[in-house]
Amino acid sequence: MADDSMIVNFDIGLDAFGAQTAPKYKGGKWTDRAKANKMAKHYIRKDASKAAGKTDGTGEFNVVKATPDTGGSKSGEYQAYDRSLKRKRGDNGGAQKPNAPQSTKNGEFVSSLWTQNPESAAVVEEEVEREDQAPTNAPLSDGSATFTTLGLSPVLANHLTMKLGLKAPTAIQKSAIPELITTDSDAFIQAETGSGKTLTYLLPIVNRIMSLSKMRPSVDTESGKKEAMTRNSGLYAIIIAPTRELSRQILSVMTTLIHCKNGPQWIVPGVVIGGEKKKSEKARLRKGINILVATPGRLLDHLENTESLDVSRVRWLIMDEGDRLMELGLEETIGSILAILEKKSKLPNGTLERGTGVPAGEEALPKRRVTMLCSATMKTNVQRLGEISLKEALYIKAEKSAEDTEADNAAGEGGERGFMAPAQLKQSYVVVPSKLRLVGLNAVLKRAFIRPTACPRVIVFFSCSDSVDFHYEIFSRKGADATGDSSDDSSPDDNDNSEPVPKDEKKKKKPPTANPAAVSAPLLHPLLLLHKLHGSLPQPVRTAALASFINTKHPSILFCTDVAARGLDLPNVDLVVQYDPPFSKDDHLHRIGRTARAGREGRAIMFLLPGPEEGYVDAVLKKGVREGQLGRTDINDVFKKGFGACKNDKKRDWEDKASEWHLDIERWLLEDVRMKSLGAKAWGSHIRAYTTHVSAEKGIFNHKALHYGHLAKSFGLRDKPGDIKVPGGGQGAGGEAGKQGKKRGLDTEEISEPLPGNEAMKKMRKIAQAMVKRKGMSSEFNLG
Ligand SMILES: Nc1ncnc2c1ncn2[C@@H]1O[C@H](COP(=O)(O)OP(=O)(O)OP(=O)(O)O)[C@@H](O)[C@H]1O
Repeated sequence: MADDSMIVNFDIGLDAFGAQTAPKYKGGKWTDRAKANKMAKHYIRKDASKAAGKTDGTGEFNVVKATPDTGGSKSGEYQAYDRSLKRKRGDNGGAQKPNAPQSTKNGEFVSSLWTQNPESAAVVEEEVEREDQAPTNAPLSDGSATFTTLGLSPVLANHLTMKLGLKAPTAIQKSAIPELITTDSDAFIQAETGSGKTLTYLLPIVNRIMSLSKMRPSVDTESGKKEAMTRNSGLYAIIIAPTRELSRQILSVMTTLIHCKNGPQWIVPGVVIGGEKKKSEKARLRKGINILVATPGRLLDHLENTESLDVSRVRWLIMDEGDRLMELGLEETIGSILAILEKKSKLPNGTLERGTGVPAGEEALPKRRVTMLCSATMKTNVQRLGEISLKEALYIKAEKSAEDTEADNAAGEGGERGFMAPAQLKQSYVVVPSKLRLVGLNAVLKRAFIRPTACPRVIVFFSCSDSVDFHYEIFSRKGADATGDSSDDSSPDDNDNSEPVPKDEKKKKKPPTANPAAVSAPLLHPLLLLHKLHGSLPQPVRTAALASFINTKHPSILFCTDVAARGLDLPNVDLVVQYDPPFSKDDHLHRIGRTARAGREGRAIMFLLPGPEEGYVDAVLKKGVREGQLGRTDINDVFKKGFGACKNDKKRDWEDKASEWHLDIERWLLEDVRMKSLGAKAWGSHIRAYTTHVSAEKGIFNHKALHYGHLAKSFGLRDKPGDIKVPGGGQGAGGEAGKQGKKRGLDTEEISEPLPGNEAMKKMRKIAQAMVKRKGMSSEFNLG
C-alpha cells in the first residue's frame, strides 16, 4: 500500500528550507501540549532518518502501518501509527483474523507475526542437498589398528571388543594410546568432538594400574609380608572436568572399564563435585579412592580442608575440556591445585626411584606425575593452561585425511581450520526475524518429529536458564493443537531418507508414562518426552533429567544451556538446534558436537536474525566445515513443513496456523500471571545474555541491533518493551534489565565470555561468585 494511505493525526510543518519542523501546539493543559510537541518531534526525526535511508529500529508499537486489512506493509517500510484508529478497534483478544494486528482492552497491541519483519540481506540460494561425507571421528575401519596392537592388555582389549562392542580404535586412540602406555611424558591431546578422547586417556591409566601385582610387599618392608591391593593402596589419578555432568560421565566410563573380567576390580573410583554433600564426600575419601574425578572448585576445597585426602602418590593429573576450564576463569584454581599436588608429592624431584619409600610392585606406573590436557580446540587459553601445567609435553592429535591436510595448508599458519566439526555432521542455518522465532522453533521441532524413527533425540540450546524454563513450559502446554498433527500428511523432509512410520505402528506405541524428570509435549508429538537442563536446577533434578533423556525409548528433546555443550556423550542425538547463538565460535563447535559422534550421522541447525547476525555464516560457520557440509534452510520451507497440514497448503494457510498457535500462547500469558512473569524474565535474561557475546563477535551479535519489541513478541508478550516488568531486573528494555553491563539476575552459565586477559577473567568470576551468593543458587561450575 502506498504511503498516502497513512492516517497522520498531526500536521508536520516545513521550515523555510523545506525541512520539517515541529508544529507548536497551543491551548489546553501544558502537559498535553508538551506531550504533543514531543510526539511531533519524534515522528519528524523518524521521517528524516527514513529520508536518509536509515532503517527504523524503534519498534512496531509506534510504527505499525494502519492498513485496514493486514495492518502492515509488506515492504516493511516505516509508517506512522495512528493511535486514534487503534483505540477504535474492539478488543477481541485475538479472535479476528490471526494475521491482522489487533488491540486489546489493556491497551496492549497484538501485532501481526508476518508484517514489519526485516528481510535477509543475503541472496537466498537454492537449498542444496548436503552431500554425505565419510565420518572423521569413527572407529578405524581400514584394519590399521586393533586395541591389542596399540599395546593394551589382552584382557582389556577383549573387554572393549566383546563387552563394550567397540570393534576398533578411533584415530586419536591409535595415535595416543601407544605413547601414553609406554612413556611418562605429559601430553596435550586434541581431537574432534565425539572422537573418543575419554577412552584415549582412561585406557592407558587402567592398563598400567592393571599391570600392578595384585599382591605387593607390605609397606612395612621388615616384615616381608605381602598385602593385597585395596582402595587404600593410594590415589593414583585425578581427573578434572568443568561440569558435574561430565564428571559423572567420566566416572561411569571408568567404572565400565574397571569391571572387566580379570580386571583390576579392587580399584575404587570416586567423584567429588559441587552440589553434593561435602560430608559424605569426605567420608568416601576417608575410606579410600584410587581414581578421583572432580570439578576444580570442589577438588581444591578438599585438598585444602580434607586431611584424609592423600595426594602424595598421584601419578596422573588429567584436565578434560581444558579450554572450558580456562573460559570459566579457573586458571587460579587450577594453579592452586597444581601447587598443592607439587607440595604434597612424595615423588622426589618428580621422579620415582626405588628405595625412596615407593612401594615395590609399582614399577608399571609412571615414574613421575604425568599431566594430560584434553581439548577439542586449540585456543590461546588452552595453550596458557598448557604452559602452567605441562612439562615437555607431547602434542598428540589424530592423523588427518589428505583433503584436510591440503585444506589446512591452504589456510596457512594461524589459519582458521584449527578445529573442524566431524565431516558427516550436516549443518544448516535458518534466517528468522525476531517476531517469528517462537513459531520458527515450533516448526523446526514439528518437522524434526514428522518421522519419529528418524529423529528420536533433539537438543535445543538457549542462552540462559530463564529462557529454558519459559520454553519448557510453552512446549509442554496441553492446549488445543492449533497446527493439527502434521506428522501424517505433510510432505517429507528433504533431508530425511528414512521410511515413514506407518499410522498403525504409531498407534501401537503408548504415550510416555509419568516421569518426574521430564514432561510430555503432546503438541509436538504424542509420544514425545521433553527434558530441561541448566545450572540453576538442583543437582538431583539435573542428574535425573539427563538419565531420562539418555535412557528413554521415546522421542525426546532436551532444552538446555551451554551446561550440556561440553563433553557430554548423549547417545543417538540426531539434531542439535541452536535457537540462541553460541557465545563464542568454540561453543558453537562443542554444541553441534553433541551429535554425529563416533561416526554416527547428525544434523545441526542454527537460528540467525536477518541483518548483522548473518555475518556469522562467513565469519564462523563456513570456516569449520568441509565443502558441501553447510547449507541454508529456507524459513518458508520450515514453516510449510511445520505448520502445513497437507502438501498443497498455500502460504496463507500455514501463516494463519502459525499465527493462531502464537495467539494461543499470547492469550495464555495474558490469563496466567505466572507464565507472563516467566516470559518477561526470559526476555530480560535473553537480552542480558546477548550482551555477553565475545568481543570479537560483538559486530555480529550487537545488542543495539536487537528489536526489543519484536523479541518480546517471540516470548509471547504483548506489552511495549518499556512496560515489560522483568522480575528482579527492573522494568522494560529501557530499564535496568536492558542495560548492557548490568548483569543483575544473570545465571552463571551466561558468563561464558572468554574476555581477554586475566583481570577480565577475574572480574567475570567475581560477578559470578557474587550472583551465586545473592541468588543462593547452585552453580554447576562450583565457582562459589
Ligand atoms: N573405539 C571406539 N569405537 C566406537 N565407539 C567409541 C570408540 N571410542 C569411543 N567411542 C564412543 O564414542 C563416543 C564419544 O566418545 P567421547 O565422549 O570420549 O568423545 P570426545 O572426543 O571426548 O568428545 P567431546 O570432545 O565432545 O568431549 C562415546 O559414546 C564412546 O563410547
